[in-house]
Amino acid sequence: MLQTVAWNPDLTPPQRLRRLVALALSSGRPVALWRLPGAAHARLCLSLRVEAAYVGLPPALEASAPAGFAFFPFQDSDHNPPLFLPADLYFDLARPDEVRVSSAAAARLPQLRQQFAALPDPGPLAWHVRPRHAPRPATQPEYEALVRAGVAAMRAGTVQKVVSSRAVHRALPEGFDALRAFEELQARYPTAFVSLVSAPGAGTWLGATPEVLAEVGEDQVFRTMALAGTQPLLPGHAPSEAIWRQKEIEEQALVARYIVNCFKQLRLREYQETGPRTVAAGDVLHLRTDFAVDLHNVPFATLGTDMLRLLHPTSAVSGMPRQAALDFLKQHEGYDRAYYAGFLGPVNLPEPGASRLYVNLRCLQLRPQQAVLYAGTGLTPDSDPTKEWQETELKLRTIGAVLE
Ligand SMILES: C=C(O[C@@H]1C=C(C(=O)O)C=C[C@H]1O)C(=O)O
Repeated sequence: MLQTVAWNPDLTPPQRLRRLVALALSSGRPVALWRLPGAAHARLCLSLRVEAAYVGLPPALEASAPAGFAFFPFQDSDHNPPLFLPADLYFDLARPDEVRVSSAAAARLPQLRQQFAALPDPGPLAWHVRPRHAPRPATQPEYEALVRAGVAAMRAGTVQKVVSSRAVHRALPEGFDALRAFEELQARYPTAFVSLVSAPGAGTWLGATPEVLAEVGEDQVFRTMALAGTQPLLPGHAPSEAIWRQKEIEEQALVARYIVNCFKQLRLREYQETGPRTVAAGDVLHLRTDFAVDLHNVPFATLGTDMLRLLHPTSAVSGMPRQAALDFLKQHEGYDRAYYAGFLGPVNLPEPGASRLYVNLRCLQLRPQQAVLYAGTGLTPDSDPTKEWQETELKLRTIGAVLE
């Protein structure tokens, strides 16, 4: 349970936010910032207990489960530990004169206030850096070879669908400021889940994703989505005018069927399915089917948790069947996705009973002199390697916009 305390030093709300981030980073602690789709204000979660942030399992989404911010890798490993940042300190820019604190933080409040007051403003922000080398970027010929290998595997029947991806290195522009980039992403992408997470071991990740993985709202409705198929949003055209090829329609239907299969495994039939319809995410369009289950009407108290464990990593980011697709990627993709295509978001924050987890797409990893950007594409047996490369270029523009 979090308690509210006054926190109104003589600073503007953005300065307060910046100094709370500095408080975390200067003491080697993890911190997460996020802005929910459609929301006006960002929020922050800071953990005092660094060791407590390293957990093995995906979070539980029940109202009785711990409150915090989940940051999960694509696949967990020693290099990519699953994280859950306990909410010791929670700050909402909509209510800048207060913070909410856990009992652990309440006990250390005088110390925390002192540390906060003593920080230089504006001071440098020592963002956490991932200890591993940056992943190797794929050249266009390399990526096209990967696509050809994927197509061959599908034609051979080893996999039905595979989602290949690549990393790109970009120099940071002079004077790059991650907090300002986080603000810019919020302004550019009002319907995205915008995030900035920094944690020892995991490094610092900035993103603006369109994809919900698992959500339990205040209304006690569980939601997820099948998002796939990509084309550019052309200036002067409405998303509803988009025409989709058979390839994309089938690719997205496969992802929708994967979700229905997860419901089936739990023997749940009472789900609502809406779509597919065309949605815009920045400058790209996707096909999306929404799924909803009213938790009042089903005898599944742990549906959110169970679905999260079944869904991740979804066929929208790995492929189908899942294990065969993961094996293919391990053998051919040639780099470590780390937290790209993992998931992230608040759990039981700010109130118990509401959790919102998103797939970590359209993101970058921040390093001292450079950013590592990530993008992938769902392949089908008739994928064209050059078009798939172009599609990754298109997707990279979403997050790349903050580096220009
Ligand atoms: C893999 C990514 O996106 C996913 C793949 C898509 C596709 O294949 O068309 C569309 C949306 C996402 O589910 C990415 O953005 O990196």
